[in-house]
Amino acid sequence: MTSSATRIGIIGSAGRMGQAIAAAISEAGHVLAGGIDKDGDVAALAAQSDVLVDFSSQAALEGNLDAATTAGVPVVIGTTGLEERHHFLIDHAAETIPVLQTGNTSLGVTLLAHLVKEAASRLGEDWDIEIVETHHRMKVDAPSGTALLLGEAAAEARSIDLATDAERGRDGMTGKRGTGTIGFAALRGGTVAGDHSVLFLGAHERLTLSHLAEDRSIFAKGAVRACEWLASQSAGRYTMPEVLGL
Ligand SMILES: NC(=O)C1=CN([C@@H]2O[C@H](COP(=O)(O)OP(=O)(O)OC[C@H]3O[C@@H](n4cnc5c(N)ncnc54)[C@H](OP(=O)(O)O)[C@@H]3O)[C@@H](O)[C@H]2O)C=CC1
Ligand SMILES: O=C(O)C1=N[C@H](C(=O)O)C[C@H](O)C1
Repeated sequence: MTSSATRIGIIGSAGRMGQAIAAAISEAGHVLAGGIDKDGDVAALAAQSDVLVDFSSQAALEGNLDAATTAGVPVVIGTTGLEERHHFLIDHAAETIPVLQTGNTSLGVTLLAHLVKEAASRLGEDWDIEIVETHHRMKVDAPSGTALLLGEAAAEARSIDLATDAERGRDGMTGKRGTGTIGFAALRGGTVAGDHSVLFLGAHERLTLSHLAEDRSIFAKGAVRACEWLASQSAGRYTMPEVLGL
């Protein structure tokens, strides 16, 4: 253990991401403080950790934030499928502890969001935006957290509200596409770690910005970098561009 090693506790430790994060903690020279899954004692884990990393289930979020807040321990939240009420809870916790929530901890997607924002602000509303994501057959939420993050980046650039201006899950007689909306499509199958494309569709031309995750170790490395960084911050809600300096 080096003098700058951080003790990181994993919530969702037996899962696909939990296992990848444990490997990344060891590679980065940090210390695995412990790990829990469903029915685990998050308060005990928080008490023995410098920082918590949560890649579990949206159902666990409230209890995890309570435990982190009580222990005064920063938390990185990678869990997706979050709704407005979850973001409200995160904002509340961030008044007391450092919290970083993101749908994607990879360097590539963090940069992609920046590029999407740039393209969406430069191309007019006559360029329709559609976001297509593909994930492994075990994924339980749609659209992916990353697709929503990219949608938020585009929506921000166009000063629209994703809550009202998104078209999700088209099926049947949908009517014409709404001008200025952002469309989402989700594909599921096999072992795909996570592919995302943002399509800008104009008259007689298309621009596509894509990121393809070849292995979930990219998310795990990003999550550990976020833990390292967050451990020395004061209370507040933070983002991946701040961690990566992008
Ligand atoms: N932000 C990012 O960069 C990324 C985010 N993710 C997100 O991370 C989450 C986990 O993904 P993945 O690892 O593939 O999923 P898995 O289903 O493989 O793992 C989830 C783990 O969380 C555990 N868990 C479930 N409920 C609770 C609970 N109440 N308290 C503690 N642990 C619990 C599960 O335990 P048990 O088996 O006992 O139920 C399981 O071990 C998903 O929301 C996914 O979308 C994934 C990749 C990257
Ligand atoms: O569940 C996954 O696997 C992934 N989830 C995240 C998401 O919902 O965007 C990130 C990554 O795409 C993998």
